[in-house]
Amino acid sequence: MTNSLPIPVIVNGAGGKMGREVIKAVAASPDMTLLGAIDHNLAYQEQDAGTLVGIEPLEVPITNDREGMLAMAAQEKQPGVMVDFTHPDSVYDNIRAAIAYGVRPVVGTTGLSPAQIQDLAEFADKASMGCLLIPNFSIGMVLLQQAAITASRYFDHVEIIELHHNQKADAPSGTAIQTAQLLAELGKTYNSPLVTETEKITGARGAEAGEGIRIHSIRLPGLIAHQEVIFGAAGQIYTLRHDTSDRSCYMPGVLLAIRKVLALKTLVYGLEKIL
Ligand SMILES: NC(=O)C1=CN([C@@H]2O[C@H](COP(=O)(O)OP(=O)(O)OC[C@H]3O[C@@H](n4cnc5c(N)ncnc54)[C@H](OP(=O)(O)O)[C@@H]3O)[C@@H](O)[C@H]2O)C=CC1
Ligand SMILES: O=C(O)C1=N[C@H](C(=O)O)C[C@H](O)C1
Repeated sequence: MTNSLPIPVIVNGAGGKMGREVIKAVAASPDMTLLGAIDHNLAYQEQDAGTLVGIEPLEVPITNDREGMLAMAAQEKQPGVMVDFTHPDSVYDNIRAAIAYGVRPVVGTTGLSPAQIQDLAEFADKASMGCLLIPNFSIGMVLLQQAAITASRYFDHVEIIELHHNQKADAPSGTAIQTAQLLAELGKTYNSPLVTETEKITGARGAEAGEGIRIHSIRLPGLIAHQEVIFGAAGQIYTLRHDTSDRSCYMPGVLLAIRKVLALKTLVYGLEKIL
């Protein structure tokens, strides 16, 4: 921090599974203050954000007035941050609106297309504004991805399985897409087939994510968020697996991103870039 004023934080998607965790984490951080809480769900309107998440009242009523919130943040002495955990359909507009008001987006919402990410990067560049897009805020996933990059030097065959709760809107997960991208960027093609494959049921071999890497998505109640990266070679299988047992695992990464985004002038994609 450059001065002692707390960072004003707006949480968008405040009533959701992740939004609630973020409210608790921000409220417990002395260098941050919860300025606003946005959610379009009518059930939460005007409820106090702290009361909703089971902590002390924070005197921050949940609202659906995104523009009003961003305008309020723009008046603050300290630059504001909007943390977004909403929905793939709304996140693009939310990010553009925040940047237009001079509020830095820290985005966990997945499902943005490559074209949307490119467009947002150009928009952030023109505004000289930091914007963080983080498909996965857990340190364990960064370590898994680094291990996968190392393994890919020695294995030519790999498939990704991602497993999530069945309220997830997008497939494959943003994390699986990023993991496949990290492996595809290494300049090799994986999984050259030994036979001509025929899918008897469309989708049986998963989605092709580039350079031959396949992603398989599983959705079941009882799951939270899990990913396996499975490497195969003659006579051996090497499996990397990450399991989320509680969404609090994302909070150190979210708080770090809130602090780091203030010093950025451009869009940055991936937690590993700010560690
Ligand atoms: N990067 C990471 O580490 C993680 C990312 N995620 C991602 O975050 C996103 C949210 O996940 P999660 O919290 O589980 O989802 P939830 O559905 O539990 O929460 C989303 C909340 O946002 C509300 N909402 C949806 N659209 C809007 C909008 N346009 N304006 C305001 N509020 C809105 C929803 O209301 P309603 O239900 O009425 O639509 C809901 O209250 C997903 O894309 C998920 O993949 C999740 C976990 C970790
Ligand atoms: O929807 C979720 O829950 C999660 N979404 C993110 C993704 O799509 O990768 C991150 C994590 O997997 C949890």
